[in-house]
Amino acid sequence: MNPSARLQAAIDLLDKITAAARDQGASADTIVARWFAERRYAGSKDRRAIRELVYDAIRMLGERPASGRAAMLALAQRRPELAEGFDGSSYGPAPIAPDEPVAQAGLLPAWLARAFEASDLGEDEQAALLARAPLDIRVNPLKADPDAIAATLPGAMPLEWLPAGLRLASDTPVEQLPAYKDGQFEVQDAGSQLVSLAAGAEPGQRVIDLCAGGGGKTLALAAAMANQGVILACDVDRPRLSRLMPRAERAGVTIAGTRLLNPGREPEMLADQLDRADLVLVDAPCSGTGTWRRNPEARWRLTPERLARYVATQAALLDIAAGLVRPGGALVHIVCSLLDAEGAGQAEAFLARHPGWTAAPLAMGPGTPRGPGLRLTPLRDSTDGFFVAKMTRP
Ligand SMILES: C[S@@+](CC[C@H](N)C(=O)[O-])C[C@H]1O[C@@H](n2cnc3c(N)ncnc32)[C@H](O)[C@@H]1O
Repeated sequence: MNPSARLQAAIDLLDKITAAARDQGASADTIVARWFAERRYAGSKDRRAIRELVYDAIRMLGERPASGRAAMLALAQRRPELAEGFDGSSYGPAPIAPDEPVAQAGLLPAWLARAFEASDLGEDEQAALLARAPLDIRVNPLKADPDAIAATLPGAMPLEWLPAGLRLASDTPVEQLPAYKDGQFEVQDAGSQLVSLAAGAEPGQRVIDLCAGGGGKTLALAAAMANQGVILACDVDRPRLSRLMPRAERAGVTIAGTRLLNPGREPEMLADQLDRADLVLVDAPCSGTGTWRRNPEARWRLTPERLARYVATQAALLDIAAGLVRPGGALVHIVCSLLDAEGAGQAEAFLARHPGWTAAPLAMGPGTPRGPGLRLTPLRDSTDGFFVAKMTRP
């Protein structure tokens, strides 16, 4: 494909990605992968170049653009060599007309920029959310030794505060490696590893992972518990939860079991677990603002109404979780979001609704105190953005 055809391909993809962001359709990654799967003629260099154009445009536009062409014109203003590709050739985009609409560069949609400012996160923090994310792995101590794994991965760097964490070049094809297939390590962002450790799960405990999804944190908890005790991993999403047990098996985790919940019927489906858990983890569904380095178009999807729905669901889940904790046990609230409404504000509201519960200190090296918990940000901590708080039942 010549440069003009690559530009047109990026425009077509951005049209699909903006429509999906507006209609809550597939993620940009999925759209790009499907698009290439249907176009076998695109070689690896074409794919890399088109992907780069698409993601560079997404990163530079705070508001969802009106069209793929308006987005690519904005990128061409920043990188004038791209303007030459608008040449009207058979596979390329039409020449640029005078006064054509061009999308406006920016970091975030205006309402979200205000929410970030209100959460004490200025433009430097917002910009860091649009950088490229590194690739982190957690070596599974039940099966492998971090130094031995590091020795097989050229360029692997140890992660501070995480004895089992390694940072790799982001294009390392880790999932092809025999050690990965054998469960000797998991792909997990450093922030996710840190908040899992901060939960403080101990060998022999009874733990409930209320929003376990595919089990990223369940496996980290099991490792911290030296595979002793019991973890009940719950979720309402059957496809996600069904991935957990095969992963646990691969990782040599024998203490986890799953329970599929029906939304709205969680309390009755967990009635046998009331007041019993030493620790309940609520890795709650959230806006995901902390993970925008990985899916920057997500900031075009979020609306004030969706954010309000996440906040309400989180509060409901924390109240359900509170009923599962034994006296003296603890509840850990985690979100991969930087907004106070979902993090510190949510934990404060929980403490206000539950007299006698108290915020517990967190044993986590990095992170900045925020309300009753700690916040990790890409800028300060070089991790995905997270909030974590631990609350103890009287
Ligand atoms: C942030 S994700 C969890 C990620 C997972 N803990 C991990 O580390 O891989 C949030 C999860 O909450 C689940 N969820 C949403 N509503 C729920 C509910 N009412 N009860 C339990 N889980 C729920 C979602 O299906 C999703 O898997």
